[in-house]
Amino acid sequence: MSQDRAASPSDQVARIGHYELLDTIGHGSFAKVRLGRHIPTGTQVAVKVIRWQNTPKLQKLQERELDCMRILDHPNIVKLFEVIDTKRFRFLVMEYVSGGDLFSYLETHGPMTEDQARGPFRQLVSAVQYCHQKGIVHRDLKPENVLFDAQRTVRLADFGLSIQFGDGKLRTLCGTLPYAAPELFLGLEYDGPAVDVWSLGVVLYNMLTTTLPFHGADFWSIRRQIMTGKYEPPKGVSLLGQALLKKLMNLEPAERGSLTEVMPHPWLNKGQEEWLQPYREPPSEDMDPGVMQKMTELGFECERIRDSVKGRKYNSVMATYVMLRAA
Ligand SMILES: CC1(C)C(=O)N([C@H]2C=Cc3c(O)cccc32)c2nc(Nc3ccccc3)ncc21
Repeated sequence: MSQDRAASPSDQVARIGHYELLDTIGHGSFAKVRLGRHIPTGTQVAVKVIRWQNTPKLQKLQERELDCMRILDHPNIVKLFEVIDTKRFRFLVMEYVSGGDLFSYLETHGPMTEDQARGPFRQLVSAVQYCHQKGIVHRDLKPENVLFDAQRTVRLADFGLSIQFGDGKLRTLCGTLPYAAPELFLGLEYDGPAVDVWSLGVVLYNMLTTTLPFHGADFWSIRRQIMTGKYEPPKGVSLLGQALLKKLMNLEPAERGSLTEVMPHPWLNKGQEEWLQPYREPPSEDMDPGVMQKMTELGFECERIRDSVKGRKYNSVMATYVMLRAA
């Protein structure tokens, strides 16, 4: 900025913590997502800016999202780096995924062949199975929430509606209508994971056709179709593909099977070197000496780094370590 020009408001970039906040890349109900930059390392981030809600119910929803994000650490789930709470806002500093979302991909490129869909869908199944293993259901699986990174690897986003199901049943009807499982409309208690399995079936159908198995002009006609469980078999899809869709979108939740039981399905493993199996978290590794070196040069103390990373504090120390580690 030239010296003689006084810094006008537009020149001052918004800052929070060690981050510059740049333009908005998306907004939801009570949150918006802004591109950000971690000043000490230059890492690009995506910052979810959540305005504190004043009703206890909504506050609980916000707490849930963070509780879920803290627990999850999977190569196909967007990473949380840091949490910054101020009086009016919560800032969730997350990984910036640069390849856009699956919905836009399908809009631009049209339907995927089965071979094109298999890789991304396997990654999605792996991510959701991992969530279920950790006692978390997503509850809003749809192409809009599936992002691709620069290596075209899937990154599951938006745990705004996800919840820890523990061993109990759930009852809230939520998610997005065309992806909603039939049992959600009965108002009874339902098994969380089975709802995600159904939505994955709708997502796979959408990837292979860019249409929806259950579609209609209004809520009641879509609801009616979902309750019959009948859909137009997708044209040109192999018998194996049809069989997987049938299994995932089975009217009877118990018949769908858990994702662990779905993983060995022949369609998911056709032509693949390795069988799809539940993700095993790597043993919590020792601190990376190279990163430790860089961080001590940045003025951090070893003990503080170890505590923040091992204790998953999601503070600026852990964030810096994780960003340098991923660089
Ligand atoms: C923090 C987090 C996880 C998130 O909440 N969003 C939002 C914002 C836009 C959007 C969307 O269009 C689809 C899904 C999630 C989202 C993110 N978007 C990106 N990159 C991006 C890049 C180009 C276009 C769209 C998204 N990276 C990380 C996130």
